[in-house]
Amino acid sequence: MSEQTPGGFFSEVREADGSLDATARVVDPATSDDERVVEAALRPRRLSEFPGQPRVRQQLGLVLEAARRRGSPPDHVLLSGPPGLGKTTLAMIVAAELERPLRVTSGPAIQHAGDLAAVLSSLDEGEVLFLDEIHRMSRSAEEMLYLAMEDFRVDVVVGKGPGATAIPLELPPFTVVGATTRAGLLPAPLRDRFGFTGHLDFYDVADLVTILHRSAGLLGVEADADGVHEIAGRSRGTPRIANRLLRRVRDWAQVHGEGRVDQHAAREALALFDVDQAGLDRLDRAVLEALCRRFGGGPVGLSTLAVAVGEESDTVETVAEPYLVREGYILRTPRGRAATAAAWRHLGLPVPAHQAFQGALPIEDEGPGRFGT
Ligand SMILES: Nc1ncnc2c1ncn2[C@@H]1O[C@H](COP(=O)(O)OP(=O)(O)OP(=O)(O)O)[C@@H](O)[C@H]1O
Repeated sequence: MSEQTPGGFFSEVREADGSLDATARVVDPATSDDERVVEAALRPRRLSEFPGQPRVRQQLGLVLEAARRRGSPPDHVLLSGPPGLGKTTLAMIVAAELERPLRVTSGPAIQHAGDLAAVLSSLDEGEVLFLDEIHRMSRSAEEMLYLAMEDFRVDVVVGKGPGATAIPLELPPFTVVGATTRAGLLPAPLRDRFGFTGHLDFYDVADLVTILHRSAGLLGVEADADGVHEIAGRSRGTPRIANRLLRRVRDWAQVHGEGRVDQHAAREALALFDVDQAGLDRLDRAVLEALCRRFGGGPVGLSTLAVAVGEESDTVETVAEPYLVREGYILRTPRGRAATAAAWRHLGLPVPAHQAFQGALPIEDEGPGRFGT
């Protein structure tokens, strides 16, 4: 069970054992079912309203327009990329642009081929089937999906053992939009059935500014350019985080300010929620502090580092590390985690001479670090 500290803010939520509740971080790129409800109101509905990802937007626009002119369903679409970048939003846009209904399910919900057969056999002609987390589907369902995507047919097996018979069931043409954060986990035969693959990248600040202005309008809150820019710069390239920070800044502005999202409100609110100017939160900074101040910049083994910040190794590895590595604050070296010059600078510390060239080290699985494992 998690409990809120007297500060009452998500970045401070801790489990009963004292560890950080990683799912509750204000900079977590993943979301909860409750937040999805709030997010739904902020989703762009058409491609023309969707800022950022210019290549994917243009390519997808072409595929959809051509399909519309031909009057037949487009190729199946695979969208890959980290959480919170707009895969679900784009799936909804595909259906809206084609003016067809959208059926939504996910890999974890389809554990047996029969679950998938039930969904596929109830699709109408031209319907768009959104399969979120497609890499988490069972193997038997995957095999059924190949056939259905290619031949618009499923084989329904009736009976068991030697007497079992496969009865082919014709399906009307439809379009699968698959979404995955782990494209590499998809078996090649499944990946090959998608005629169009779009990879979503992190957004730049200018696109996040556009998204935030639009979201502020939808939330009915006044936001000026400096306020929005301040939030965009701390949003880790992720619209979901940008929208979440905007809602917290709006809260602060409504309670302590004039109700307007400006630079002052953004700075105060984000300081309160422990998100610094680079978008790092308390856990990220604790990792950097431990690495630089206690271990001289490393290399240090993951588990030693985790103990030093009072977290599980898994939390450090999956929650803090991806962003710190992506932004070049830490390196995964053969001997453990090491700080880069950027980490020392971020903490306002002088960069030690032996660390100045850390960026040249290869990124590999760690071995024993200078300070153990
Ligand atoms: N380009 C964009 N413009 C405006 N809002 C966006 C954009 N991309 C994402 N968002 C917003 O960010 C939130 C998360 O987007 P979405 O659910 O589509 O991400 P996702 O990639 O499907 O995430 P997950 O992998 O966790 O399912 C939504 O509120 C959505 O409106």
